[in-house]
Amino acid sequence: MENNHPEFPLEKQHLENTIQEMKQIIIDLDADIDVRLHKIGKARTNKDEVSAYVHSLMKSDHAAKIYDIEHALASPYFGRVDFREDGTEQFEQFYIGRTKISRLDIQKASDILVFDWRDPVSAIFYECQDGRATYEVLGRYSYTGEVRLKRQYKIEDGQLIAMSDDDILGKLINRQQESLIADPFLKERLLQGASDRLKDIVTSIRSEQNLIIREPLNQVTVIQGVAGSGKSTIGLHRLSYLLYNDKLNPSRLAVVAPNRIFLDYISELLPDLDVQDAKQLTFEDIAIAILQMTPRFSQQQLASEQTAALARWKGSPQFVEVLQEFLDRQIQKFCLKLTDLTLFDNQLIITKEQQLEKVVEGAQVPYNERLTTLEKHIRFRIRNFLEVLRVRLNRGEHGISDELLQRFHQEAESFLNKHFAKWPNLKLLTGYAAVYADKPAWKSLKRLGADYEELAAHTLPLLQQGKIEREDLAPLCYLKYLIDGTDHMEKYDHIVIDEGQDLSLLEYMVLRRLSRNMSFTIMGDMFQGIHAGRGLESWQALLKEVFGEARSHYYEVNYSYRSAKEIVDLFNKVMPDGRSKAIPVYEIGRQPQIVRAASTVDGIRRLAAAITEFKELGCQSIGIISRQESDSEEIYTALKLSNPELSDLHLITNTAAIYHGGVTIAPVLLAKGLEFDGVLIWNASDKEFSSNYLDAKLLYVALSRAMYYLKIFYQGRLTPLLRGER
Ligand SMILES: Nc1ncnc2c1ncn2[C@@H]1O[C@H](COP(=O)(O)OP(=O)(O)OP(=O)(O)O)[C@@H](O)[C@H]1O
Repeated sequence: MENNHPEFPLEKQHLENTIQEMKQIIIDLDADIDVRLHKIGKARTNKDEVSAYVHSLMKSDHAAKIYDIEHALASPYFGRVDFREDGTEQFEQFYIGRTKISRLDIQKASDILVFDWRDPVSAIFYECQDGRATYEVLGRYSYTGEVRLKRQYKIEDGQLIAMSDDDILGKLINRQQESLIADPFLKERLLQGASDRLKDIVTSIRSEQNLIIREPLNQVTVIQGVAGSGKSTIGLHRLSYLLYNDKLNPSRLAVVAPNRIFLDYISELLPDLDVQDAKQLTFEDIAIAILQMTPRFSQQQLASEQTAALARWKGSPQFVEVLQEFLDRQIQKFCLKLTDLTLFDNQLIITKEQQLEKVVEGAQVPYNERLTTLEKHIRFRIRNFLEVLRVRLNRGEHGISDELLQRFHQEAESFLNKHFAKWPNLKLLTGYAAVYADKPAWKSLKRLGADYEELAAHTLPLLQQGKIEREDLAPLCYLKYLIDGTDHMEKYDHIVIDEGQDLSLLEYMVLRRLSRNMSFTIMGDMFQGIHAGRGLESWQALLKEVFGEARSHYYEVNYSYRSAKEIVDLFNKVMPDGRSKAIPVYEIGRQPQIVRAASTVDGIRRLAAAITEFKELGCQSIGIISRQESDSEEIYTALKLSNPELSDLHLITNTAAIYHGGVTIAPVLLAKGLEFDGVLIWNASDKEFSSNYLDAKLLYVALSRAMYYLKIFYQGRLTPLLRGER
């Protein structure tokens, strides 16, 4: 970055002019608000509500603009591109900032002083690589041309601090170096360190990220990205982009993330991107809303192979066939019991066939609705019969008396009271238990190898105690759809799913029903799938089995912006067969260290010393990551006892909802998605991390939380995944 650039004085002047104009625009807007207020009063006096409404809309719009411009005064823009559309003579300058700033009356492009980073034209800034660029407006009009200049600015408190030009005509440097060296602003950003929360990257979005952010609405966009490639960040920027360009209602947007800590971690970024009103949900939150109840969860601990087997079947798409088969069989049983209904001295007969017709009508009708339809039909026929009888009585028809009508009314009442009471209307949990008791319904899953007996033997006793497990949520939600339909559920215009590899296909089938238009952004990393049995096997399977008929776009992102090269190189090696393709973009000049602890007491002493060391190196945030939750608790207690001066020590547990920063102790499952300046791993022994694939993925997640510094402790023997790295 430089401030001895030959055009620095010119740009300084431009900034001063822009700020001056912004202040004038605020004055003009303020003045116009006064005019509008006057007009609103006048319109109200004249009872012209339409004009009053229009003026008050304009007034609020102006007030919002004033707020935005005032906030932008300190740093109105961060970039500029000079672009000439093919076939035209003139280069135009576009300044890019966080907020659009325009004069009140827009006649020509130059009346827009600064373009919002989400405006179509801003794509040039993020994407131009080789002097050419294209941007699209409304997905229909495309403008291609030449880019002469791409400039970045550092502006603070209204002062130009530094600026730098991209060498856009491009030296022939390879892609890896290009990310590393060519962009001093990015490098400075990446070395800033982890703050308490996820940050926005509007000033440094990379071209491959920009393409994803600007994908259209109403499609399934899947992003497979290595650890630290900016998936969470991109997903939220995309939400902001869609909100701005497609004028969506923010309350109809949802972000689905694995836990509360993660949602808290991303929460500060949402207002910066104007998407604070989007719903932030875990799958559990969604399930509770669908089920219209809060289930009681079993605390039973299972062996991991058993959890994996149960999770695998309860998350499989074929579970839907089991539920469907069960309900079909319920309907059949119900229909078999139907008989002709004969009432009122044989004067009203509702035949079995007429009833059957009502039950089987329509293909997608929920189970309980079928029964309700029939009930309504029977009630209607009875009411209708009695009404007709009353008309006939009033007309004085022979043979019809008040007494007869009264007798028939009594007959109707006692029939209606009794008849429906024994109908098998399904309640959700009893229905779900009945599924496990209905062995023949399981043929589709059994064919695939599921052990029905074990599933039933495990699940039924829990259900009898009124309890379920996390794995039961998706089948329960699906059963709820099949029993009661989806009318009670909130639907969304766009759903962003983070850590998408950890959801099962059945969970996706549940989520699909919440979307109005199959509009999803799904981010994840297959190498960070850390639940045995639960989760996806491949993105392709998801696109085929759940979103087969939807428009979709699949991306892979392999640059790792979080961790220094020394750390990326290490976590790449942990993955078997070189599967991880993470490409580092900067280096720090310090290798991760692997340290043996002679005992737990020795380990705690070393951990405390490492915390001090990392703090001295400038770490604001430090993560101590263990494989087991119990280890995290143990370390926390021991460190608190032995080092009472460590006031910024925080333990993340399953129920925690707030991320505090400072020194965080967390089991790897809960540290997922977070990042720290320095990471201490406890304990990378062969007992905690064997060489199997699941353990490799867990270690990969743990190591990749580190930005700059990494120290790995172990007791006994080091995990085979890291041997050879000492
Ligand atoms: N273009 C960029 N400019 C600056 N920083 C970036 C950029 N892209 C990503 N980053 C930074 O990289 C880090 C990792 O981003 P993020 O947490 O979104 O990645 P992720 O792919 O979701 O990671 P993981 O899957 O490992 O949890 C963050 O600090 C983010 O700010």
